[in-house]
Amino acid sequence: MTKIAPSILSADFSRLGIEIQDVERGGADYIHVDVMDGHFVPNITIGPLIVESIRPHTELPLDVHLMIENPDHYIPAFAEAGASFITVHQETCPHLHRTIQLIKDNGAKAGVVINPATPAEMIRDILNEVDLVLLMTVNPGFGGQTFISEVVKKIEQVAEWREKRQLLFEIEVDGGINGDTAKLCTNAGADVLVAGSAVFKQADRKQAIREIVQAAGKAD
Ligand SMILES: O=C(CO)[C@H](O)[C@H](O)COP(=O)(O)O
Repeated sequence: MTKIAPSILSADFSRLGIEIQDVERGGADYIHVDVMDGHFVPNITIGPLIVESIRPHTELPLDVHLMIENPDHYIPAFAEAGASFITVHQETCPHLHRTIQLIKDNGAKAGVVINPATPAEMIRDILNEVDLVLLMTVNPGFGGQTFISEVVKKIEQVAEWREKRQLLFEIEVDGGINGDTAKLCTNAGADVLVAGSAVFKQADRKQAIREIVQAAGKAD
């Protein structure tokens, strides 16, 4: 079954708790939290304090995507704040196995993510260790960008490795996901769709989530 992870980057930050409860009622599976540092990506967003303050407002897993340099410095604080998944960029981790182990040691599920231009081979040797693989379908930093369709081949490649090696990690995609692009991703093997504008910029979030799941074609 396809999962939906609305990205709060496109929510109204003045009422985050209410926004999160709205998408939880609307059928969201995870709450996706975009952490940006103004160095790895050209935008600054959320720190552990915000994660801690939204944690009591939902039962859903908090799926925390670290778009930051030196993620090892901040992993304990995000785990302590209540992150369920912590996902780090291969591009920011020279000692990736150590960073993935640090996430697990802090009690969170571990994810790895690559940018659209990074080849899937860069994460092939870490796949045994992770709970989640996030394939960016835009260059990270902002909501509302256009889906980069070349990434679909990469979803297929990672899904093929997962099947051959009988691994259990989820494949998540993020960026430009809507009714048109969702099916391309799920057909290629994606399980979790991150959607920011396509959910939070719509008046009826429940309807928006339903439309994406139906378009993805794997409602059950
Ligand atoms: O990681 C992100 C940006 O770096 C966001 O999660 C992503 O862009 C979601 O926004 P949209 O669905 O509007 O493209």
